[in-house]
Amino acid sequence: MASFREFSRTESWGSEAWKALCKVRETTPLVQCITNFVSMDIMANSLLAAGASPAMVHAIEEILEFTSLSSALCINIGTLSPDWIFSMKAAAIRANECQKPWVLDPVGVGATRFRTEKCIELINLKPCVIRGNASEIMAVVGASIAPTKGVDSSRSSTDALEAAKDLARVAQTVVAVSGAVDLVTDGKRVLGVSNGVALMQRITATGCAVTALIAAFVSVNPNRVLESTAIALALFGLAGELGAEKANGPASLRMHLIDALHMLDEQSVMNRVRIAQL
Ligand SMILES: Nc1ncnc2c1ncn2[C@@H]1O[C@H](COP(=O)(O)OP(=O)(O)OP(=O)(O)O)[C@@H](O)[C@H]1O
Ligand SMILES: Cc1ncsc1CCO
Ligand SMILES: [Mg+2]
Repeated sequence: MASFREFSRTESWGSEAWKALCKVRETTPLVQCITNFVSMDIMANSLLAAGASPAMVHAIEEILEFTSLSSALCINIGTLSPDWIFSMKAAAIRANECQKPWVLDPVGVGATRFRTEKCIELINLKPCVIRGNASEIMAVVGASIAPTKGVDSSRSSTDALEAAKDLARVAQTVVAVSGAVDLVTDGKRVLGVSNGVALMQRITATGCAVTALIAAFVSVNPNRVLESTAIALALFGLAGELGAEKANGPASLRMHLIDALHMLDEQSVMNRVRIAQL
């Protein structure tokens, strides 16, 4: 793995990230989210703060029409139930038919047989990005010797790098593993993102929220899936860093992170986005 010193060479990543953020703000992509109950609020607010337009739409009766008019789709299995599976699959299939990007957040995969089985069925429907924490990505590929206990990670993102590459190759997708350093791979290239603060892990559903941001950023640059994924993670992490300067704990960080995402300016993005090819 390349030295993390390379993270200091941010110039071109900073400018690509700023352009991508401007594009999201200008075009307000509509992101359909079929997501868990815990994450709905922070996900919708994070999308809005970044300049996108969220819609939590999961009734099977609405999928055909709604997915067709969305710019991107985010599917999250956090509070899975059998009736939602139908909607998730129908939306994924519709998104593919309409050539709209869809991303998968495999929350808690590995914790139960039902969740793992349904998650694999969704992966077979070809998401363009899968974003999970290290335990989840390792569980997806069956590489984990420490089974997932719940929705939080017990592994570091670097533990999951080989699993992520395997998954990316087999599923022909981009895989992102969040953590102290977020890793993003298409099975060949690996990007590392070192923005963010550890306290973000103490706010529920920050991972879910960043997965929805990935959907928004991929939708405005569909030919740069790997890069857009890293940029969404970097900007969310940067908002966390800026928010942490004012926060006293997780609850105030949640508020200041959303404010910081809304207020991101060219100077901070250019100077503080930390992405490197590893
Ligand atoms: N140790 C850390 N240092 C800096 N940033 C971190 C750290 N751990 C996680 N993050 C950031 O926090 C966000 C959420 O990542 P995390 O790995 O906690 O997701 P998750 O476990 O899927 O969360 P959830 O399921 O609650 O949505 C990401 O933007 C990630 O970059
Ligand atoms: C806490 C929790 N339980 C199911 S989904 C979720 C949100 C974080 O993934
Ligand atoms: Mg998660």
